[in-house]
Amino acid sequence: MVRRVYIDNKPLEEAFALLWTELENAGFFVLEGEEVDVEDALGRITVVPVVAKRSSPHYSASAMDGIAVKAKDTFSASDTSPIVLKRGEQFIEVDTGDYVPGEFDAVIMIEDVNFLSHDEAEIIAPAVPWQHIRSVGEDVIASQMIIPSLYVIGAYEIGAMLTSGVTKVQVVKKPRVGIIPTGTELVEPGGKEPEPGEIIESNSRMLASLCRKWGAEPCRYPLVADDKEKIKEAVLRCASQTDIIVVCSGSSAGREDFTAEIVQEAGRLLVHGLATKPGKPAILGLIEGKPVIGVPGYPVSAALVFELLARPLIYRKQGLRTPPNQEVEAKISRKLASSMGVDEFVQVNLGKVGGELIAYPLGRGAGLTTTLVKADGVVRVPRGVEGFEAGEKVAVSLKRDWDIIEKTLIVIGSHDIAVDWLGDILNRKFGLRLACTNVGSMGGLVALKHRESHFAGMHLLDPKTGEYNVSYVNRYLGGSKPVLVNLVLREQGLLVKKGNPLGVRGVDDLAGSGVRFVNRQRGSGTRVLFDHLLQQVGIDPGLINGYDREEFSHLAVAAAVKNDAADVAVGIYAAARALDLDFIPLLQERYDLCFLKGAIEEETLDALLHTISSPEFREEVMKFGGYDMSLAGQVIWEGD
Ligand SMILES: Nc1nc2c(c(=O)[nH]1)N[C@H]1C(S)=C(S)[C@@H](COP(=O)(O)OP(=O)(O)OC[C@H]3O[C@@H](n4cnc5c(N)ncnc54)[C@H](O)[C@@H]3O)O[C@H]1N2
Ligand code: MOO
Repeated sequence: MVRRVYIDNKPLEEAFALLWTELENAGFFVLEGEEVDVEDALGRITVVPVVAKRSSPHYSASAMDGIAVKAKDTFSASDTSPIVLKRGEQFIEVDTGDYVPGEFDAVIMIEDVNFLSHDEAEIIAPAVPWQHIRSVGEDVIASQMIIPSLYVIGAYEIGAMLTSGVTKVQVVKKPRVGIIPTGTELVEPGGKEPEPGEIIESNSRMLASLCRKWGAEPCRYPLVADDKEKIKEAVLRCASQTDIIVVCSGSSAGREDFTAEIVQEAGRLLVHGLATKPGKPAILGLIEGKPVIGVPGYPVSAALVFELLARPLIYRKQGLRTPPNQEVEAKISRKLASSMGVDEFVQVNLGKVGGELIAYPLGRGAGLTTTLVKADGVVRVPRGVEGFEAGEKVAVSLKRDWDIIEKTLIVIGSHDIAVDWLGDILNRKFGLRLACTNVGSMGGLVALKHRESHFAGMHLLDPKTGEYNVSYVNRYLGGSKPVLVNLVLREQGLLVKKGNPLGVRGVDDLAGSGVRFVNRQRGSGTRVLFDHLLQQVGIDPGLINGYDREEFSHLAVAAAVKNDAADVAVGIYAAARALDLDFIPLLQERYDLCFLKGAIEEETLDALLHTISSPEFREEVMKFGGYDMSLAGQVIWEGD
């Protein structure tokens, strides 16, 4: 079988312009309207201007509680010569909103009236003609335009329309976006545990939610297996029922990637392959004058392609301009290499350290859905550029509210589950967000030294003294007033499969045996500890099968053991428990947070220390097992 591989490498703007022109010519952007009740019109867009059906107020109305008078009767009133007015003839009592009959032309507030009797009202100041009277049409006059066309209807517009007698409004029909998830490997979410090779279908739901956010009405089609005829049938049905056709996956070079062929057969294939990363295998085409977008299967690619291509289409189809993303300038924390020839989009975290905004690149894997959740913004590395050097200023397109970014504490270093829970409480109680990057304890020290983080999490054993962290911090950060505060004490040990099938008892059992080990990365505290333990028992690391295989977190090594990619790993008890593995304890270690005195606002520091020492935090962490909180919140050491 000959595989058809996509051939284009079209720059984004070119691909987009191609589709745009075709759609303009096909009349795709002609607005379609529908009538809805004003009460249900929140967020909808007016097709034509809305004009008032009646004036408001439609009668002369009192603006105050008081008496309606004839101004000319009151001109001579003063403190020294009050005037007495007669009920019925010279005044009537009115409340706010009451009709003021034609013979009266002013209202005096009740506070300024002295009733001498039921029929006599004394006043001590004259009334100015038309004071406290709302004249006919003061708010709006019948036939006046209240809302122009292509205007997003909000709560105030609903109030104003109803006031002026408008109960139905012509709005832009929501573009219907048909989303077809394809792939024999896909299973519906919420069912039984997926087998190896099965993937939980999430993209169509993610894209449907984006459609709603942008004002469109998504229509998700049932899962279709990788069967060309079945996908084609779904695509044609979708084309007859919706405005925009989105085919999820099947866009790259696999044996069952049919989308491009189907578009070619059912309509016109305009682009197969974008010069972007991620998103390379994207497809653009036209069926029955409607756009077809083939989004790649990997979720980060799918999200990006949808943002870049579907978002502007959806806005334009509603007659609106795409809202521009706010851009900020930030210093990039590390070198960001990128291939020439593609526009690369990199998700980043953002945080302000020492008054400077820093962008921290997140993992670039197209399958990493959580980077989309963590990201505060996106950096675009343009086609003609090989990347950015560490420290270079880059433009970041914001994805999160600025006030959240301003209240972000950057934690770089070794990761512990307790840090996530600390972050959760800080967010709930103090509106502070923790953004964590896991680069190991040594990496954390370096980031603090470069003033690129607020805190570093670390557990670095000094083999000479048996003490944790102090000697390292002193060496790297001495002179910058470093402080170590304890977060947790935790059990480190060996992680093995349930029931310990290989009968591993300790580090001694790892050398020269058939046991497959998975290690932590150099610079991590766990690696330092493991090397120390090997040295203590005199084991040559070269004899351990897998010593050079590195993973970057406790959960990652635990997952390797769980999935039988390894037999033994070194890590914390909480990771073993999280993945239902057996645990052979080796020792208890101290995990501290390090910060530089004066580099963090007093108020923020108080919130942090208060939270670490709180019973609530203690309780959350103790649930994981393998933790000892007896030193939590204690200042362990302060340097000069
Ligand atoms: N030989 C090559 N292989 C691949 C290339 C390439 O250039 N040459 N490109 C890679 C890139 S880049 C991407 S992106 C993917 C896109 O592939 P497809 O669009 O054909 O998607 P699949 O292969 O079907 O799936 C990829 C991945 O995503 C999962 N997926 C698919 N649909 C969904 C969904 N609705 N919800 C959640 N997850 C979904 C799917 O199960 C796969 O794991 O191709 C590379 N390959
Ligand atoms: O280009 Mo793919 O879309 O990296 O994941």
